[in-house]
Amino acid sequence: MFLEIQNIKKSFGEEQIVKDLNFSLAPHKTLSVLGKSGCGKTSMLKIIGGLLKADSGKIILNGNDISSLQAEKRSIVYLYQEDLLFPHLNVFENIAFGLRIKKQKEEHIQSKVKEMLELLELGNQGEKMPHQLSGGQRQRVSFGRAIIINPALLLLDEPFGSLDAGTRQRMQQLFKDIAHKFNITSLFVTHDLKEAILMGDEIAFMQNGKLKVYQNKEEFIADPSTGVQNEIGFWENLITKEQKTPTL
Ligand SMILES: Nc1ncnc2c1ncn2[C@@H]1O[C@H](COP(=O)(O)OP(=O)(O)OP(=O)(O)O)[C@@H](O)[C@H]1O
Repeated sequence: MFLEIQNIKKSFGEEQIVKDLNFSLAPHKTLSVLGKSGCGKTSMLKIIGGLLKADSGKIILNGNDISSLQAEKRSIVYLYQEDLLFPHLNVFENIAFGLRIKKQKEEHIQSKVKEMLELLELGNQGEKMPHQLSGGQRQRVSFGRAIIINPALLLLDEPFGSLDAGTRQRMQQLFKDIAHKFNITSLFVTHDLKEAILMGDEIAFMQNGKLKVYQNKEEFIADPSTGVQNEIGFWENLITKEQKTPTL
């Protein structure tokens, strides 16, 4: 498997947040991760990304044990809701940043960044500074900056959490298209059941410090502990009530 998480454990003081994390992910797939607030989703992503040290366990990425590598050597990008852009750089330069660090040729940078701006529907926004952008546009710039360097793994922590419903929907579709085009492998943490089902090739649920990965969406939907059944029940009740209430 492309990503293999083996026996990861993590405690904060007396509290064991991650008990025994074991799962794997095939290349070019997105694994959606759901779970109650405080169950350890962010901690898990930070451990995989190298931003938090596990107490024990192994992380294998593309056949290499990266458990003790520093974050910047892992070829993993961690993106979160309030991801910060460089405030003193315009949109173009924010996206170009990773390529400039790698000292790529100017011609190459120009064409790659322009292509990315078009893909992200930011074709005419390249000159703008981050404070002149909407929330959805900022989030797209963050994606562009992350994806342009071809990371092996993308870790997304509620990336669309602060966006309104319409923008969120457009971002979901855009992310799916880009993930497909760039063969992205990612973990996608969300609180939104619909988003998890929509974004994930596979779905997992974190509970009691462990992650359960479902065989397929049907198995996930059928498990009463995930909350999907409650949600379906809610809508069914509402529809039945509407049908019973005569309209005047
Ligand atoms: N640096 C830290 N020191 C002590 N406790 C921490 C630290 N970071 C996280 N925790 C605790 O670990 C638990 C898991 O936190 P984490 O942020 O991973 O949860 P989460 O599932 O991402 O939650 P949410 O969905 O609300 O973002 C929480 O009880 C939190 O208080």
